[in-house]
Parts: sequence; structure tokens; C-alpha cells
Amino acid sequence: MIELIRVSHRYLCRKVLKEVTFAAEKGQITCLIGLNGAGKSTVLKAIMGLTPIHGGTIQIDGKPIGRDTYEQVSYIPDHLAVPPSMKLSDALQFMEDFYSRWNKDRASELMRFFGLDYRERAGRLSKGTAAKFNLVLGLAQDSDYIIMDEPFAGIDLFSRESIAEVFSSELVGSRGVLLTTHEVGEIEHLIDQAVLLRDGTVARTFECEQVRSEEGKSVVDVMKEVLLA
Ligand SMILES: Nc1ncnc2c1ncn2[C@@H]1O[C@H](COP(=O)(O)OP(=O)(O)OP(=O)(O)O)[C@@H](O)[C@H]1O
Repeated sequence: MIELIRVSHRYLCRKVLKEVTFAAEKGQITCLIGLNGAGKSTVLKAIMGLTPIHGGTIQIDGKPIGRDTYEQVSYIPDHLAVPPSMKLSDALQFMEDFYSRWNKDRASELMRFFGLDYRERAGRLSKGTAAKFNLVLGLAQDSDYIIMDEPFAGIDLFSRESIAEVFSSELVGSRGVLLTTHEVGEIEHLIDQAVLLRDGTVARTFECEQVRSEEGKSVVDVMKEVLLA
């Protein structure tokens, strides 16, 4: 599991994460939910070691994050970080050369699934198509966990549906997924656990099915209750 224990982070003097504690399990989809500026992207970057933490610990399967994190966890940022002039085929080749756990067959399957053209250049992709290619780059790594920052941002309904379909497919399989999204209503049927972040602190963590059956509430209901209170 990816485990954060009392993780704190500050930008200059401002505390952005305050003793954030939660765990994202393998085989589960955990959704980090919060209003703009709550600290969601900072949490994901901290897990990847892309931003330092100023307190607490982050462990993956019981070990502190470190050099191996990139092999264990695929990070899919909210933008496609491929040079605009690069063809998709070349970007895939680069990934294959760089990542020892790159799964070429899965990459081909994902390219087919999303109907992407290998000859296209990254800079010419529409926003939705770039988001799909971004997912290919992340999901084709044989990692144990997948972290996604806003995979649905600015994407049309049908593309969102096909992206959501991937979550429940073999392409994700038994890996652990930790994602942030503002489109909670659309994917709440896929989420196992929700972590509500408010002003850099965890306001509530819950199992979605439990809240549905015991309290008769949707994730969006709880989110409104907690975050808009
Ligand atoms: N490079 C930076 N320098 C200073 N402050 C920053 C920087 N990056 C983020 N912040 C601040 O940290 C806080 C948390 O930002 P973060 O991007 O993690 O929020 P978020 O929950 O992902 O927001 P959103 O939903 O808008 O993407 C915000 O108040 C933001 O202004």
C-alpha cells in the first residue's frame, strides 16, 4: 500500500499539507477529493518525490519512497510531458528504453483501445487525445500503483467514459490506483475509497460502498456535507 503518515509540506512559510495521513491499497481505487487549492496535486507530487516533505513519512509497501519509486508507481500528471514535435511512436520507444518495467504489449493494446495514431505528433493532439496518450504512457508500465492527477480535466463526455472504462478493465487489473478528480459524480461507482482533503488536512476518509449501504449517501453527498460545511 501507499501510506502517508502525518505528512506536512510548506511553500515558503505557508503550510500546504498538515499532517496528512491515509493509505491507498493495492487492488483498490482511492480518490483524493478537495476544492481548488486543497493540496491534492501536492500530495501526489510528494509521493513521487517531486516535491519535498517537511514532516511525516511516505511508504510504499512498507519502504520509504526512494529511487525505486518510479518503477513501483506510475505517475500520470495533468498534462502530457512529451515534446510537441515528437511522434507518438517515438515517445513510446523512449518510454521502452527508459523504463525497465515497460510493457510493450499493453502499450499496443492501450493505443488500440483509445484509437490513437502512432504517426501523430504530440503537439497536434487535441486535449482529450493528449489525455488518452498520457494514460497510455502511465498504464503501460508494469507498476504496482498508478497515480493520476485529474485524468478527466477538460475532456468530453464520451472520452471520459472510455477513460473510466479503463479503470475497471484488465489494463489496470489488481494494481492500486490513487487519483484526483473534480468529476467525482461521474466515476463514483468506480471508487472504493474516498479521501476528503480540506485546506491541506484530511477531513474524512471513507469506504464508498459502506457509506452507500449504511448511510444511503453518495460520495458527492458526503463531499458536499464535509467540504461545504
Ligand atoms: N509552486 C508553488 N509555490 C507556491 N505555492 C504553491 C505552489 N504550488 C502550489 N502551491 C499552493 O499550494 C496549495 C495546494 O496546491 P495544489 O496544487 O496541491 O492544490 P489542488 O488541490 O491540487 O488544487 P486544484 O484542484 O486547483 O488543482 C495551493 O494553495 C497553491 O496555491
